[in-house]
Amino acid sequence: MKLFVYHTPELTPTDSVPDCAIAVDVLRATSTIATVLNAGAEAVQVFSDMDQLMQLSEDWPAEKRLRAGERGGAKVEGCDLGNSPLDCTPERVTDCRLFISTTNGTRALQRVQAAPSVLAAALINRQAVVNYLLETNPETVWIVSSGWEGSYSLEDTVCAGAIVDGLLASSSLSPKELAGNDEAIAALALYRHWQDDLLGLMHHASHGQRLLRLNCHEDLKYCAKTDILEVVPRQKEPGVLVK
Ligand SMILES: O=C(O)[C@H](CS(=O)(=O)O)OP(=O)(O)O
Ligand SMILES: [Mg+2]
Repeated sequence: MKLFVYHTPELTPTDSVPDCAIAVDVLRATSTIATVLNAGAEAVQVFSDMDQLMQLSEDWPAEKRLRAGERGGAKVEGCDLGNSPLDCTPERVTDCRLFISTTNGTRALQRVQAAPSVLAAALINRQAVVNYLLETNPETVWIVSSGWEGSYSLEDTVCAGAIVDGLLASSSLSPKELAGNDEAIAALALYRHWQDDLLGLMHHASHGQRLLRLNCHEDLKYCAKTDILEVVPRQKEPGVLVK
C-alpha cells in the first residue's frame, strides 16, 4: 500500500486516480457525514452547487428527505440543517437521505468521485477507516484534505496523519515504505505532536477559530474526538455515500 496526502482537492493529480480516495473534512463535512450515517440515514448525497441540490432533492419524498446547506459556516436559507454533526440525531435522520452542500468537504468528495473506492474520514471514525484499509489493502490510497477555500487546513492534515499512524500501528510497514509523498510524513509528524491535545490544535486552526466566532464550541469538541464511531461512509454511486 502506498499512501499519498494532498492538502487540498486542487493539489491532487489530474492524470490519474487512486485505488482508494479518502476525503477528509474534520470541520465539519465528513464529521457530519459519518455522524448522520451512523445515526441511521439511508444515504448522504453531496453537491457542490446549492441550486442543483434543491432541484434534485425535489424529486425525493419529502418525508424521507433532509436538505443540509452551509455557506460561511452558517445554514443556508430554505434548508432543514446546516453543517453541524450535533444536529444529526437518530430521531431526525433515520431512514432519510441527507442532501448536503458545504463550502469545502462536498467539493473534495466530488473531486475524487471517479476512484473505484471513495471513503469519507474524520477523527471520529479514523480507526474504522484504518480497519477498512487493512481489510481491503488498496495499492494506492489518496487522503484528500478539503482545506478551506483552496488553502491548507491543520485539522484535516492532522486527521490524515492519524490515519497514517493507525496503519503503521497495525502493519509491519515503516513510514518510508507506506508514505508515497513528503506530505504523508509531515502529516504523521503533526499528528504525533498533537495526538493528546487535538482540541487544542483545533483552537489554533484558522477554521476552528472561525467556528468559535460562530459559537460552535460544541462542534469543535465533538469533531476533535477520536475513534468514537465505527462507521465507514463509502460511495456507492457518484456523489452518494452509504455506510
Ligand atoms: O461548515 C463548516 O465548518 C465549513 C465552513 S467554515 O469553514 O466553517 O466557514 O465547511 P466545510 O465544508 O465543512 O469545511
Ligand atoms: Mg472544513
